[in-house]
Amino acid sequence: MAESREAEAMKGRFVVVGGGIAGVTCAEQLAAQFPSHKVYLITASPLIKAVTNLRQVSRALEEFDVEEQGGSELERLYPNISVVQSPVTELRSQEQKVITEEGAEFLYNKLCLCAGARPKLIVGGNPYVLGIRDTDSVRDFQRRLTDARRVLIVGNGGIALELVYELEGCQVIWAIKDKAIGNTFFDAGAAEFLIDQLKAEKPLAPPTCKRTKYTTESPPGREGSSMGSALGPDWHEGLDLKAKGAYSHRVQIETQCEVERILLQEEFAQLNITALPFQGEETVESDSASSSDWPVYVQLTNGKTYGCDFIVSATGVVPNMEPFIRGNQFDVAEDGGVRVNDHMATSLPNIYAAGDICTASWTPSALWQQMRLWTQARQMGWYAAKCMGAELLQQPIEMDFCFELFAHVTKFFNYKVILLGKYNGQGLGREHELLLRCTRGHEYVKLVMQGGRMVGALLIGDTDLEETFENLILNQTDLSSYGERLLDPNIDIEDYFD
Ligand SMILES: Cc1cc2nc3c(=O)[nH]c(=O)nc-3n(C[C@H](O)[C@H](O)[C@H](O)COP(=O)(O)OP(=O)(O)OC[C@H]3O[C@@H](n4cnc5c(N)ncnc54)[C@H](O)[C@@H]3O)c2cc1C
Ligand SMILES: NC(=O)C1=CN([C@@H]2O[C@H](COP(=O)(O)OP(=O)(O)OC[C@H]3O[C@@H](n4cnc5c(N)ncnc54)[C@H](O)[C@@H]3O)[C@@H](O)[C@H]2O)C=CC1
Repeated sequence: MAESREAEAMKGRFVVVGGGIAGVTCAEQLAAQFPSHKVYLITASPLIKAVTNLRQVSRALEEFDVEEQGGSELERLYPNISVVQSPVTELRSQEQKVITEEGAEFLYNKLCLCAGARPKLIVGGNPYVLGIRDTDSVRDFQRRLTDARRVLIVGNGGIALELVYELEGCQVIWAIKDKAIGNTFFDAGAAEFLIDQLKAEKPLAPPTCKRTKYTTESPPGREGSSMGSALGPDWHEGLDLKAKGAYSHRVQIETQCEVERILLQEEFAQLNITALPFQGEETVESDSASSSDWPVYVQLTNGKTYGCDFIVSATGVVPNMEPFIRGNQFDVAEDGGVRVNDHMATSLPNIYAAGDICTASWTPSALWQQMRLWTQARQMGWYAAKCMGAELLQQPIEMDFCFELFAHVTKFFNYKVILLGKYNGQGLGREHELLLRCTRGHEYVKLVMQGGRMVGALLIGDTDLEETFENLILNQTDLSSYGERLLDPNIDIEDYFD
């Protein structure tokens, strides 16, 4: 047995850990470039994520569909890939070996860590506090939602923004640290533009929107696995995120506060505090329960206490580095990600990393920043494979163009949202100015200008301006003579710069 294991391990040349978008893209690229080399894709999740229908929307913006598949489909397409479904529990970097939970050992010449991240919860181990990451966590969320009257959402990033809009039929208390909603994506003006959508009823059928499609498959007999890969674009489409109330949104926003403490019903009953009712619904019968009838209570730092059925902690992610860090001197960043250089290489020889697990630690282009996103996971996985190959062949490799300009297309509150470059003036201090155009309920366009040049843009709605602005940003065209005419709705800006 030990002998056959050893023999099996010796065959390994490339090993990729993680079956999310970063790992699968990396394995595919390696397998295609080195058809006679063996590529092991070792993953804790029963299903892997595959990118299909990759479309280049513009030079920097890309869209693709994502399919959850069994590993055999990947093995069929790439006969030199073997998908191993088992969590890696140990890395022995000195011996160039990873070991799985079952004790199987895989030697590598080059290893790429793509084990993603998991939700960074406000408190761990509390059964009333949920994080959302993979298909299983969404199932748990859906199950609890069925009977829920009120949910408290903490966090102000991508997941919270999606949930407050998508959740129907229950009261939502949304507790955010900031003054305005959606701080990771928006400025206060954009937040103001979007907030109207929360006050209106949701449209019955979602309007068509040029977006990524997300398809899932039920994992065979692996209910309850806690190490699935991250959900992604449109994960909620087709999912029933409805509680029993006959209404769409009912959202109360608590700004500039955090969670002070969480109390179970018994703990709450022993304290002499009053829980507040949902704003504007003090007399509604369903709310008469507000004071003592909730399974859990949340005290906020603004002094308010609310009862709810459960809490969603949408408060960012922690990279999954634990199994790899033991006994290995990785350089790890403050956010818990393993640091990678401009070749996606970690501080240890022959070990690379890509996607949510890593922290980009090279000096980035002035117009790019890392965000733990689907597109960046794909781009990093692809580029890591190219770098691993280049090192193996001892060839030089240049940084890929995709790291020149940050570009993200997504959808919030039913609007198409495009983010380019320093869309929020990130890192620019006071040395920038903003140009704005806003038509309520239709579009919000913000340009970030520095020294007469465009360095970022935020486009909400179907503006069709992305390609032109992307070019102006990439080319760093001197626009000082145009001033506000850049956003004059009567000027066809596309023709202007043709
Ligand atoms: C709810 C939600 C919505 C999102 N929406 C968007 C969006 O609209 N747009 C966007 O761009 N991004 C979105 N993201 C972010 C995006 O999904 C992630 O950035 C991206 O999927 C990360 O890919 P990854 O391959 O690095 O990691 P993951 O997808 O997390 O994959 C990690 C893989 O590693 C495996 N693994 C973990 N530990 C081990 C181990 N010890 N051994 C072996 N395998 C292991 C896991 O099973 C998994 O297969 C969203 C994320 C969430 C949670
Ligand atoms: N459409 C899109 O592009 C989407 C992208 N995502 C990505 O998925 C990942 C996970 O999403 P999120 O959890 O929303 O992370 P996030 O990083 O987008 O947002 C985290 C939010 O939590 C807040 N926060 C952190 N600690 C807190 C605390 N203790 N108390 C209160 N607030 C706290 C932060 O201020 C921030 O607003 C992110 O990388 C995100 O970019 C998720 C959903 C949609």
